[in-house]
Amino acid sequence: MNLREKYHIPHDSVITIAGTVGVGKSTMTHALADALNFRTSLEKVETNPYLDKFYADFERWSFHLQIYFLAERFKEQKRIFEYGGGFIQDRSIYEDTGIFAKMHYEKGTMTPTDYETYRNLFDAMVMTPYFPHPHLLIYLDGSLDEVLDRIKERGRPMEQQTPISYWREMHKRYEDWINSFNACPILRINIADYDLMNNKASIEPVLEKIGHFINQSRY
Ligand SMILES: Nc1ncnc2c1ncn2[C@@H]1O[C@H](COP(=O)(O)OP(=O)(O)O)[C@@H](O)[C@H]1O
Ligand SMILES: Nc1ncnc2c1ncn2[C@H]1C[C@H](O)[C@@H](COP(=O)(O)O)O1
Repeated sequence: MNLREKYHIPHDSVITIAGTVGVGKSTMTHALADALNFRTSLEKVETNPYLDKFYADFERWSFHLQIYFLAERFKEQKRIFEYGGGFIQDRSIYEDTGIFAKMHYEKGTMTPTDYETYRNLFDAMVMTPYFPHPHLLIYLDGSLDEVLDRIKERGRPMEQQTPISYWREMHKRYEDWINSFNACPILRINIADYDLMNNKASIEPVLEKIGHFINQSRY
């Protein structure tokens, strides 16, 4: 019996991993996809044509970047639908608007007009009855210090040059956002409760929780 069957996780499940930058979403996405034999839907940072420019000049590039992310995530959403599920998704589409676009608008690095245009597009594309929401959103929770350590360790140059106040603001916003999130069921996992780097088997308790939770909420 494979791990997916062992923990009664339906083969067509769509699980999205949410959490602040550096918390460990991509690492968890790969570990879960390997364990469940699911496909991955990843954020491709290296091929993003706006990300470096955005970190160098938020005002100039925030709208372009949000539109780029929206298009990328929507294409991924279509791919997931066409395969009929069985996916682990690295970051949810809800974070783009609920965290990033909102933060840049409220901090004055996205104009009110650009924000409104973006929101209208987002609502028209995503907040419709036709949009398939994931079966489960796994929220990775970690302290600001743990997250800062991981951003540093990963070493993406544009993130190293970004002031700590940006990550602190984002961390706070994530806490508020997840406390009021209700678009799909949530499973919260603290990053101190598993260690995928040193103990691959620490994915099993996560799978057990997913199985338990997804069966409670899906049927
Ligand atoms: N469970 C873990 N324990 C220790 N380090 C981790 C763990 N998960 C991820 N990391 C490290 O933290 C950094 C950020 O992880 P990543 O998965 O890229 O985060 P995200 O996708 O949320 O931005 C990477 O250097 C990764 O190797
Ligand atoms: N919607 C977004 N707006 C601005 N920046 C974003 C958005 N989504 C992701 N990002 C950035 C944050 C990181 O620098 C990279 C990748 O995110 P990660 O959490 O490391 O997977 O893209």
